[in-house]
Amino acid sequence: MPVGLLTLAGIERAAHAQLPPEIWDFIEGGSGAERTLTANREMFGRHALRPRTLVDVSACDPALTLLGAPLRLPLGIAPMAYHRLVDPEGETATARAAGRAGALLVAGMFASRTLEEIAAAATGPLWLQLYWLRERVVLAALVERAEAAGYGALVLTVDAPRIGRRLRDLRNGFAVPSAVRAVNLDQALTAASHRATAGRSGIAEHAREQFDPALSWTDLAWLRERTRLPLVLKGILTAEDARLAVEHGVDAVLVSNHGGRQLDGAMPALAALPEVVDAVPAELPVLFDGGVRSGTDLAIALALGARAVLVGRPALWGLATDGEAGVHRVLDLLREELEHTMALLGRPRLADLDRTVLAPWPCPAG
Ligand SMILES: Cc1cc2nc3c(=O)[nH]c(=O)nc-3n(C[C@H](O)[C@H](O)[C@H](O)COP(=O)(O)O)c2cc1C
Ligand SMILES: CC(C)CC(=O)C(=O)O
Repeated sequence: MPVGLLTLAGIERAAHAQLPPEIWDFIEGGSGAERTLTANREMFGRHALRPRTLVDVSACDPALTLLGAPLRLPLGIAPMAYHRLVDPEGETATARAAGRAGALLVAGMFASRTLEEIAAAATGPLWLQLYWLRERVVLAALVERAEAAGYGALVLTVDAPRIGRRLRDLRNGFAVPSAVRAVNLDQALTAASHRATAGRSGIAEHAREQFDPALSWTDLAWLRERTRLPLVLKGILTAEDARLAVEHGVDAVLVSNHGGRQLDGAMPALAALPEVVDAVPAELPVLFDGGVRSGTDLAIALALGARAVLVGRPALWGLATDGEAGVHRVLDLLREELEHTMALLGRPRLADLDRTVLAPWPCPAG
């Protein structure tokens, strides 16, 4: 293994070196001035760890069950559109890697392989992410297919009534290359994503046409009636919305600001995590994504109350550099680093990772 690939940052550099600039910008970019994107990372640096000593750490066990799914560690891959932008195989390679690592895969509604192909490749827990389309029949059909194919939960993304102003995509006039398609949707529905126009983003245009910006809390009942699958809301950042999510009967919430790609200036995801955790009953799983790049980051999010943590961009870096093996390398590095962190922290069980693990950084004087 090349020495640079000992960290996710090394894999990121390798992916950057080989991807076309407009694809890199689409993946890496955030919205607006990218304040939230930057802050997602910076927040992890505000926490120091408080290691305990003389604890038997000969067996560190990060395994858990999440909404009925057995995971070897509290880690998953966040839903991301179009994995074939970076690898000819796309989501099926990602699914095999996740299964081998014992991690969760959340496939995206805009996957570039069919839901059935992804399910056939998956050997571990698999969930499906949805955006709420104006055409509810399309949504209903996808839900039916997901159930038939064995998906274990639905993740409804609620932070995107429209697409954030992603300046890199606007400057690049970004359009999804015609060879890469959201194959689970009718081609007519996604045509705008493939239309390159100077100063515009094909993805934003497409979302403007298709996403339903009128969606509100009362609509969730429509989705609930159509499925027996657990429902997760993705994009919750406040205690108010966390409480509403509980009132509306969701099975889990995912604290996320969409990797800094939606509302620029939104709270860094890690800063939002404690208020959401404190607002929901202890048994309701709170998941987290945004800026996780190491096992230390994972441990910090778990200590703040996340039941499991998802990574977005790092999975695509792995996929771009070495297909299935690359994604597996990313997940395996995170597992290795998490177990290492748990051992040196003197917290061999996930239940030991609570807020007593954390202190502010820099440590207060005196
Ligand atoms: C290229 C890319 C595509 C994404 N596509 C989706 C999507 O289709 N649906 C969704 O809910 N979130 C999407 N996201 C957001 C991720 O699910 C996740 O919230 C975010 O990437 C987490 O932050 P991280 O990349 O810093 O780990 C996407 C993110 C990226 C980078
Ligand atoms: C197709 C897009 C709507 C995918 C997305 O959510 C994103 O790029 O962040």
